Amino acid sequence: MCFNRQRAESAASSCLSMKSDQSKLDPPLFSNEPEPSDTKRGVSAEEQPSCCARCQDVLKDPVSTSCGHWFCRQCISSYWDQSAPSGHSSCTQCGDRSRTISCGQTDVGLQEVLQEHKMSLRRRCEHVTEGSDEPGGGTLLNRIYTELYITEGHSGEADTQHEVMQLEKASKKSLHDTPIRCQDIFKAFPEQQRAIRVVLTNGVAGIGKTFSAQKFTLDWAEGQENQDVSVVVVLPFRELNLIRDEQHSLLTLLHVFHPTLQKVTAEQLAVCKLLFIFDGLDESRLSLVFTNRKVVSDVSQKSSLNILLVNLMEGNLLPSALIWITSRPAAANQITPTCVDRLTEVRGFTDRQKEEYFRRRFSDEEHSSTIISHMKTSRNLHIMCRLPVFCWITAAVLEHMLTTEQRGELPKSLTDMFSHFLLVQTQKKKNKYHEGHEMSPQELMEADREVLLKLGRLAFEHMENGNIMFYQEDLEQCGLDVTEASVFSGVCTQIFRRECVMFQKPVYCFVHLSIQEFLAAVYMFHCYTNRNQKVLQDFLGKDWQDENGDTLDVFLNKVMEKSLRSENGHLDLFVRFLHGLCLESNQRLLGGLLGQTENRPEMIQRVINNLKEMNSYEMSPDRSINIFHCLMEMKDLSVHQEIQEFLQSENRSEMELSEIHCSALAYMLQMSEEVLDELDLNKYTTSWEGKRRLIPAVRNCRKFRLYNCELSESHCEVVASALKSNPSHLTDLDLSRSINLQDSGVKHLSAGLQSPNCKLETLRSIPFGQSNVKLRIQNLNTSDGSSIILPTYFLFRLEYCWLSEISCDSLVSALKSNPSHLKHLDLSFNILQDTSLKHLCSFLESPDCILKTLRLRRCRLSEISCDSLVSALKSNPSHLEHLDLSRNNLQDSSVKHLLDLVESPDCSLKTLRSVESSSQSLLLLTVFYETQSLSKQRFSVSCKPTASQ
Ligand SMILES: Nc1ncnc2c1ncn2[C@@H]1O[C@H](COP(=O)(O)OP(=O)(O)OP(=O)(O)O)[C@@H](O)[C@H]1O
Repeated sequence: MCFNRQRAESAASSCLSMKSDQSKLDPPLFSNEPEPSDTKRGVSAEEQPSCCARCQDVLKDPVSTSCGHWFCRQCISSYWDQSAPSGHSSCTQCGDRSRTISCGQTDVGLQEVLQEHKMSLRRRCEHVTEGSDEPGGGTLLNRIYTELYITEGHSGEADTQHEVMQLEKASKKSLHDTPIRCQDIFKAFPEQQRAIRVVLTNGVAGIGKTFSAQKFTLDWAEGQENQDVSVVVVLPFRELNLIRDEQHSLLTLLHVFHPTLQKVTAEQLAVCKLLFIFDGLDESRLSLVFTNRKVVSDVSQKSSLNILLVNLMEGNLLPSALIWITSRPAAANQITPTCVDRLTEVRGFTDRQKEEYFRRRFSDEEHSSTIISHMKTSRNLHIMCRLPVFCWITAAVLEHMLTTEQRGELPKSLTDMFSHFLLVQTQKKKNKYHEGHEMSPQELMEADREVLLKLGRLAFEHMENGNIMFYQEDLEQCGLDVTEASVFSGVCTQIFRRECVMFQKPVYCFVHLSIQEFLAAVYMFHCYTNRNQKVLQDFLGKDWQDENGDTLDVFLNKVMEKSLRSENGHLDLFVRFLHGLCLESNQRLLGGLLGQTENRPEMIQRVINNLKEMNSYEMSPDRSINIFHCLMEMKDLSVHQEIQEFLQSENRSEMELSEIHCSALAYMLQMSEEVLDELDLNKYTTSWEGKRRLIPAVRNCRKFRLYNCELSESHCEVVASALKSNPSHLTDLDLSRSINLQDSGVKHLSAGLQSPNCKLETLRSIPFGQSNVKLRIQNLNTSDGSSIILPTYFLFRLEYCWLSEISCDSLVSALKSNPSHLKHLDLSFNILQDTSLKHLCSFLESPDCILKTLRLRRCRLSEISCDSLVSALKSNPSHLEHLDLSRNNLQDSSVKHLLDLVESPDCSLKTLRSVESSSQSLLLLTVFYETQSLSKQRFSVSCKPTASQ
């Protein structure tokens, strides 16, 4: 029997679906289910034969019998047609007929059930509760659905940054990605050999994951796509939460969620090709544990939900079922990567898709064109429109403004947009429930002040701990009664739709996290103007006021400081909104909500000045960029304009940049469409802090240089994120003489180097340790500064790192795991311990290692280390051209090994630098070099005996 890889396309249809043309057959149960020993992932691609047991040709549309034999569907079907008209089919190979379905009627029954299920899903999916429209509302999904930009792959890292910041970074990602339609996520690419069983789709809030899942289901239910799947089972995590304490079998779970499947039996389930959609892992309150859990392989076996789900994902339960999980990025790492066959990422709308969205949305072309051109005038709005949910908000606001009398100035900042959004929703609510006289914004807000502030309180109290889903109890705790909240369908949405059986316990959430943050800011502003000291002190600390008292500038300054200390930026948008709310224009819109505010021009100017002078020492440079965003929300464009002028100027290096300038510049460079060839921070005239604030621009350049700078862990983290990002542009990184590089920082850099996205060809990093800095610099200048002139790129230089053992270990293992780019490695002047050397040796021995230059000058290599190093080099000698082991006290045995190395016919060494030793062998070696250099001209530098160090 020939074992081969299964073709990808056929894998997708390898389980028999019970369609009517097959139902007349009475086959043994076809299955991809594994034999008992094959517990993990079903029949693996390697184990499935490539030939049909009947025609002996390549398997076409493969199916297997329960006895484990594989056939082309056509072959086994025609065999049974001819040989088993009585309804008792057996395997052509072994005659096994133990698991047969006795009556063709069953298939017909199943067909009907499946058809009914399809219809029910179709009804459920064809309309959308778009954004926050009423459940069961009239919008057809197919009318408004705009293709999303979805790509295969992901950085592989859980991004813990605030989702809006991720969006800013994501809006840069566009080249080198592999786009994929949501309908194709289970189809393997031609070059991919294995079947795709489990797909994990990441994407930030409101980016369109649920919409994609709904579109996938609708296309299937309408008979347009993925027709090899017999049953799609939609199991949103937010609904699974509601029965998380109950025990279920997979079968009963299906019955509970899809009553149309009530009549389906365990046996029938085994012959159906199922596709499970688990939407919204981030909302899960189940704890999915992938280790040491109970194995469940029977669809009738009861267990806890988490165990069922894990077994399904691991392939113990229904191994041929396809699984699609969607999640926001921060929660995606709950799924063990080994379970996942394909990662995809929903990246929202591209620029073209944004326009298409607005054109689909408005039948009036003039409106859509006005909206599109307005969106393009503001960078912030344009970026945010990558998020479909933000497009929806923008469309709602601008449509309202363009079609009503009070047109006024169109919103430009995020705070403007959200303030208008609140107003539009209040207006809509008023029109729906209380017809009456026309109301001004003040009157509208005044009328709903109480309920909006309660929503604000809910938003604020849950924002701090990252909670985005609320149950009735949570609402009641904020004094909200459920009817009030549901009236506000534009702001707070009742999530469950009526046709869902899980519907007894409604769940609430804000349409998008940014709306929660906006309402939280409104509430906080209100608490400030009303001097609600309890809330202010709980949030800012008891003594938040300073010698100037509790004026607006002091208050905002304190909130800003708190937000800068946040590791993941969870308060970034909140603090931006708070600044935007200071403006008179927004207070006019929300006046009744915010209370009596201080917006004298002098006060506003003080807030602006504070932002410009804000100290961000020891904060992440990503956070500092938010200070610039706050200025933009306050509509202070001075910094922005100065940076525009700076970028256009000829003599940039003469212009002095303040720290806030640097944050603005970092943002603009990072967001620029064009990837910079080189960013040399030493050429900028600014303080050290200014230079550090420029670091985020590393994400959008090919060569990045910053010498002599003190780098904290968070700076290294930003640099590492540039190495890990998808795509990563950085090929040349020079962090020479960085000061105080800690183990934690090196660990981040190592993780960056290990990333499959890392394209780094050159890394120069000479961070100095805590002591003897001056002495070492002198050493470097005199003895080495000029000597390291390596011929080409692909250099990894960590000379003078004073790397600790931990750092060496993590670096070398990073190199080992991703060896194929690196050509030059310089680890000189680091004390390499035996363990680090061991890692280094296995890197050198790796067939993927293509190192041309290895410098280990004065690494205090032990005798054992030297020996193993040289033997490692001997085992893979054909790439190395330059070897510097100078100032290590090499012993005879190592020198002998070295001799063997250079004598080897594969050896490509051209330079062997200063191998000092007092031993006899050295003399031999020297003689050898000289002879060789004369005859072969291979060695440009010979050994010279010196006193050992
Ligand atoms: N492809 C699309 N075409 C048109 N509108 C869309 C599309 N995708 C999303 N939207 C709009 O964005 C809103 C949010 O989308 P969706 O609920 O799918 O986001 P999500 O990624 O699942 O977010 P969350 O993580 O918050 O659940 C939708 O209600 C809809 O208004």
